[in-house]
Amino acid sequence: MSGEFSDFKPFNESNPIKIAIFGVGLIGGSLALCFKGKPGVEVVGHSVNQSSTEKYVARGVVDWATTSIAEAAKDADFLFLCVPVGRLEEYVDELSRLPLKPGCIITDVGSTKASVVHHADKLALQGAVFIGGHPMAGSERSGVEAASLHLLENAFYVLTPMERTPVEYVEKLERLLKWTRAHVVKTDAVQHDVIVGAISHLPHLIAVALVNQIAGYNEQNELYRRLAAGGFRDITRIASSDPLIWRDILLSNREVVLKLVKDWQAEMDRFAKLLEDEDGEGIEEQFRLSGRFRSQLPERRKGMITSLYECYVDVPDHPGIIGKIATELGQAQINLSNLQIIESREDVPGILRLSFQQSEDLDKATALLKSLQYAVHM
Ligand SMILES: NC(=O)c1ccc[n+]([C@@H]2O[C@H](COP(=O)([O-])OP(=O)(O)OC[C@H]3O[C@@H](n4cnc5c(N)ncnc54)[C@H](O)[C@@H]3O)[C@@H](O)[C@H]2O)c1
Ligand SMILES: O=C(O)C(=O)C[C@]1(C(=O)O)C=C[C@@H](O)C=C1
Repeated sequence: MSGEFSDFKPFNESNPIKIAIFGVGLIGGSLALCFKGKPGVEVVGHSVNQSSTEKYVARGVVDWATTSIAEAAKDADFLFLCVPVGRLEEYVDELSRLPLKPGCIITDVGSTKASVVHHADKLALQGAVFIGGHPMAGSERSGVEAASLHLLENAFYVLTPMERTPVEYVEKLERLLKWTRAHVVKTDAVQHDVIVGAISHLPHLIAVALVNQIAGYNEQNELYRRLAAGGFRDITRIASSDPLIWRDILLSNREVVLKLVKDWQAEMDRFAKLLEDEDGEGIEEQFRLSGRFRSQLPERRKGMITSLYECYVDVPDHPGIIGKIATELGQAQINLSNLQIIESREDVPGILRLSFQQSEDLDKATALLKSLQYAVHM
């Protein structure tokens, strides 16, 4: 870590802390990587599967791991629940039956907040304080393999303390989260679900419905899939997200999402009417309005527009070219996080999509590849 964060010490090193992560997947693993190796910090992972615990340790994501909730929770100062939304309440229940370290903080990373915060509030957690959390960063990928030290960097991290949550506990959690380099935003759990329903849950649902609509047409004619280009890809990346994670999110925020779906249907009806009326001015106005709002979104903030920094490179169709590009990037110490060949028409060069976790890596890669005479597009 560079600059101010390399020196950042939220806790006294003479008083070591234990952080327990339940569910070391994309988000739990990314958090674990932010904390592991910091002075005086011990990170323990929990999974229900022995083979997963072995994987967490082998990948160096946690210091040690266990299949026992009690063992992971024992003497922990911070407990992060990073399992699917549908499992969160069971974990809170289980923890409420265990002797926890007095003054410890239990938090979660679930994409919905009202249900888990309400549930935790009903329980008498033994000397522990529950604070709902939700990092607004992620990806369509899942599992510890997709975890990254940089996933949460610059993203918003929502905390939903209750009015009666002691402020010093919220501050303590905020101090710990500085290691993620995310920006903490506090709001109420119900409001969180309404807003995140609109900017995250509804878009996922629309992306999935759109892909499935086109997949239906494609059954009659393969050209749909083959011609699908930038526009379709941009709006549908999140349609590849994990089905189980999203089943739980949508069911947990069901009422909010149902209302949003109705509003969406009204938006579609408005478009249908503009088309029926051949109202060109009305169509232009819709695009003008949306462009104006979209241009106000934070630039390249993770979790808002894209979780990755990407560019597209035209590649001539000859063997070894992809390996050559990957080697050039590696030799220049540019960290490539993903590389994908995108199908193209027969008469044009292939297109390679390169993804990076850091905007600096994207900038360096673009400059390097252009200097090597590759055509690079954003
Ligand atoms: N994916 C995202 O973009 C994103 C972003 C922010 C928050 N979240 C939230 O983070 C949480 C984890 O999501 P993720 O994307 O890291 O998923 P993931 O699949 O990468 O990780 C989930 C973890 O939970 C474990 N798990 C799965 N089912 C379990 C069960 N029945 N019992 C116990 N453990 C189980 C898995 O082994 C894995 O370690 C979810 O609550 C999700 O809503 C996800
Ligand atoms: O970038 C993505 O792939 C995401 O889906 C991230 C995203 C989002 O919708 O913005 C998804 C779920 C979360 O709970 C938070 C962030």
